[in-house]
Amino acid sequence: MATYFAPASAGNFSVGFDLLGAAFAPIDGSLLGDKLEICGEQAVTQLRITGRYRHQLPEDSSDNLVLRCYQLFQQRIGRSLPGLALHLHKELPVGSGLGSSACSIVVACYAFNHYFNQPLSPQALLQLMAEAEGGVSGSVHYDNVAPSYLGGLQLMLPESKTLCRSLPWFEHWRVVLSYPGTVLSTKAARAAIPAQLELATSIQFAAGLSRFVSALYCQDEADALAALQDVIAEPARALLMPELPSIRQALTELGVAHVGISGAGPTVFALCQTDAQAEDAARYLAMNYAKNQDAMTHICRLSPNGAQVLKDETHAVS
Ligand SMILES: Nc1ncnc2c1ncn2[C@@H]1O[C@H](COP(=O)(O)OP(=O)(O)OP(=O)(O)O)[C@@H](O)[C@H]1O
Ligand SMILES: N[C@@H](CCO)C(=O)O
Repeated sequence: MATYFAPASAGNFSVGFDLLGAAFAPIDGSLLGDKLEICGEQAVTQLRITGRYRHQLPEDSSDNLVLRCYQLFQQRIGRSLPGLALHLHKELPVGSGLGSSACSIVVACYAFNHYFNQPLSPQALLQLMAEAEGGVSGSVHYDNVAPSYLGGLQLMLPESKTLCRSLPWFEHWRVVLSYPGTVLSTKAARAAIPAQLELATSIQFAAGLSRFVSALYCQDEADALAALQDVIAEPARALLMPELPSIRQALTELGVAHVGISGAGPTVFALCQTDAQAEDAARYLAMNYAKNQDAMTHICRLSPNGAQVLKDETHAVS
């Protein structure tokens, strides 16, 4: 048996719509993300699903993304592979803004490539992950699959051969991720974004992202924080996230440096400069943003690790 894991991620990070994404890990050492076990080989591939958010997926597992990825993986390498007994631990809420579909796609593609002795290069694998994610959200964007696969804060470079690049970060930054327990489809949230931008908005967007990235490289924390403004997704998704202004006001009064939408929402993220501030923000969000028992709030640090092997008791086969 082999067990694989991929972490949660926050796309956009306010200032980089579709172009920035970060992987996160709770500071308490727990794992926030999906796990996939390859339990063995058999005539027909079967998928068992368990986990905290299993109930948010269709009962019938036959159209699960993990199985879709196995088909895509075989097509991409150009040969048929044996049937597998698979077990998905669905620990990320679906339609949450935490890159849930990307996480299952990443853990699956990473697991298949590892199990079958890496027939795909890291770049080819990332491309496959992005294509699979595009099939769900309606357009190919890398800002969840890239950080979930590679870890860290990733800047997408879609026109470059490297596809994305890991950015510097501030080690003391803490990010509180708070999911209210309600579902917001990425496809619907993307439909809210205007197809065309005013020239002034385009320039503001480019200026904000450039300022943030250059501030990270210079380690100018004040400038990096000041750059964090969402001029694309947040104005367009305001109706889908009606509580954001009041949450921002309350957290700003607690001293939180920045509050934004994680990916397509409804998860919000609070960027904090101290552990004490993060604890205050987490307490506020857990008490005021949770809507039901599916809600969760975690104090996180940037996860340097992306997809990984947790346990490998099998011999890889070719
Ligand atoms: N393993 C899986 N994980 C998540 N979603 C899956 C999975 N398998 C199938 N799906 C389906 O894919 C769709 C995912 O929808 P959507 O893209 O809105 O959510 P998401 O990727 O979880 O969102 P987000 O990136 O905001 O967390 C749902 O219809 C869900 O049922
Ligand atoms: N960049 C994507 C992320 C989806 O989680 C969006 O905002 O639609």
